[in-house]
Amino acid sequence: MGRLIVISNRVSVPKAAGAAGAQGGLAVALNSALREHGGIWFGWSGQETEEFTGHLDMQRNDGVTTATIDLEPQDIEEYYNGYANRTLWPLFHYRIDLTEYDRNFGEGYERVNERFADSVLPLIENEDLVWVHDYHLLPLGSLLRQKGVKNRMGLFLHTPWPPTRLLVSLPFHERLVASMLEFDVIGFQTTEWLESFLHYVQKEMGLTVNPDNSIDYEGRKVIARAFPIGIDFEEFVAAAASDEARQAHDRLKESVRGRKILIGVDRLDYSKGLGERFEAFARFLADNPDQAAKAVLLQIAPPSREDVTSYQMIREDLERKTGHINGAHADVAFVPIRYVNQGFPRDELAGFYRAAAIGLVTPLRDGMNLVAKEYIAAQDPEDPGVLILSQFAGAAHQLKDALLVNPHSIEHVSETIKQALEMPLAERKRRHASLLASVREQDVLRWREEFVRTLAGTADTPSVAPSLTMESAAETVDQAGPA
Ligand SMILES: O=P(O)(O)OC[C@H]1O[C@H](O[C@H]2O[C@H](CO)[C@@H](O)[C@H](O)[C@H]2O)[C@H](O)[C@@H](O)[C@@H]1O
Ligand SMILES: O=c1ccn([C@@H]2O[C@H](COP(=O)(O)OP(=O)(O)O)[C@@H](O)[C@H]2O)c(=O)[nH]1
Repeated sequence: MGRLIVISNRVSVPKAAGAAGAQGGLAVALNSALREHGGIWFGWSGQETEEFTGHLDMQRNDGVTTATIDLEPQDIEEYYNGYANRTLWPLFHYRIDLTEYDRNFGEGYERVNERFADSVLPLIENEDLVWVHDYHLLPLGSLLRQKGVKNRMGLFLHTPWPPTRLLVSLPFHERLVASMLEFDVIGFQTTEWLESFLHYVQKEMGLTVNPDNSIDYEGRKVIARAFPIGIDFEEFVAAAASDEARQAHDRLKESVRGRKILIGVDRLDYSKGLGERFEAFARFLADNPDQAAKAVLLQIAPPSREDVTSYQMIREDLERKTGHINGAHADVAFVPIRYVNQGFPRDELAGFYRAAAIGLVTPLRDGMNLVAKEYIAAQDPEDPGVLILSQFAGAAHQLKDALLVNPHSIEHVSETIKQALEMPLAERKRRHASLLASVREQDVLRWREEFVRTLAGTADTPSVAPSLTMESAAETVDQAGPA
């Protein structure tokens, strides 16, 4: 098997030895894949430069080589803040009400993808496997083919794929999808997004999808499959057992003085359903006055994509809602919602998860949601908390023993909070044991091994087969959130 060339919008440089646990699960998995296969992780440095030079900053840390480029302010505005996060992100999360269709964004997106292609091209050797990540770089495979790259190339999409009836609102959608078909393997988080994609290529492009889900395209077979991402289970369990986790756990427990903790951990993103979550908690407090002084919601929400207006609006909306709910339900001795606009290292998060009786994970739409899996991994198996999980998160396809909810239904979520708080220990243990087995088994190492084996052409038949028909995939649009 050749080296791996991993390409993503951002690159996560491995931390020095001793700082393990400070990286996300995805970074851990990709770094370990790069150590095993050799190769390079290429992407944007996250830095601005006045004029694009294509200069590659090559670094080697802890056995992994990274290569990064800086982008011009106009590139960042039109590609990252523009087409990626004002057009594709909302559209892929079924929010066509927030989707902006601006020609300059499309041009900036193509220009930056071209810059990625030109910059990474000299790094690719004959036998290398090229693995591209996410919606920022959908046309990159096609651009590399145009520049003569013949290597096996795969794309993994971390977000949902929208139903055909929403996708066709995107100008030049056919061109975008056709460019994706230059990859040899296209991976999705769940069978739901896979089926939406297959529905599109059949209905809009008239292509043949074979029983093994390969797509016939211009004399080649493109493999489309679901590869559900997981967490680095062992690493996270170790983080949960660390001194930092224990201290964070004890600090939080002491501060709530016997009240039950509900925890939410999400980037401050409208797709995460935070407003609906706060309202459901307020409804729970209003409907159960005897419980009002006995429960507290800790919402950790680090700011994200702050230059994008829809993200500024969700921040204002949540500040207003928190103030309103706390004003209505606070007492001199407590406030019901602790809303924290700050990020925490993962070992501290693990301690917070373990202290919480309920993990409240209620996105309106989410590719996977790793927080749900981390919450399960951090629990004490002898006295575990309860996971309340949106049916619209990719994770709901695997975590069936969570309490699954419709995050749009304030009543349903409120009643489920009550059910979770009253759940007997035996039921909590049974559900947790089943969820833990799933999180442990379907971890991030398995995810990357299956993807890399499929890309290298050495994998067996698909292990995650679609469960819905093409017709039902088309109908998933009817369950869409506000659109
Ligand atoms: O890089 P940012 O703009 O700050 O955004 C952070 C990441 O957000 C998205 O994450 C997705 O990937 C997760 C792992 O597969 C998945 O669990 C989650 O449901 C997705 O939302 C985005 O797709 C990434 O590219 C960003 O790095
Ligand atoms: O303060 C924080 C909040 C979140 N996270 C991590 O960010 C990731 C969020 O991933 P998820 O798939 O849930 O959502 P995304 O933000 O990628 O859409 C998880 O690994 C969290 O542990 C973190 O390290 N510190």
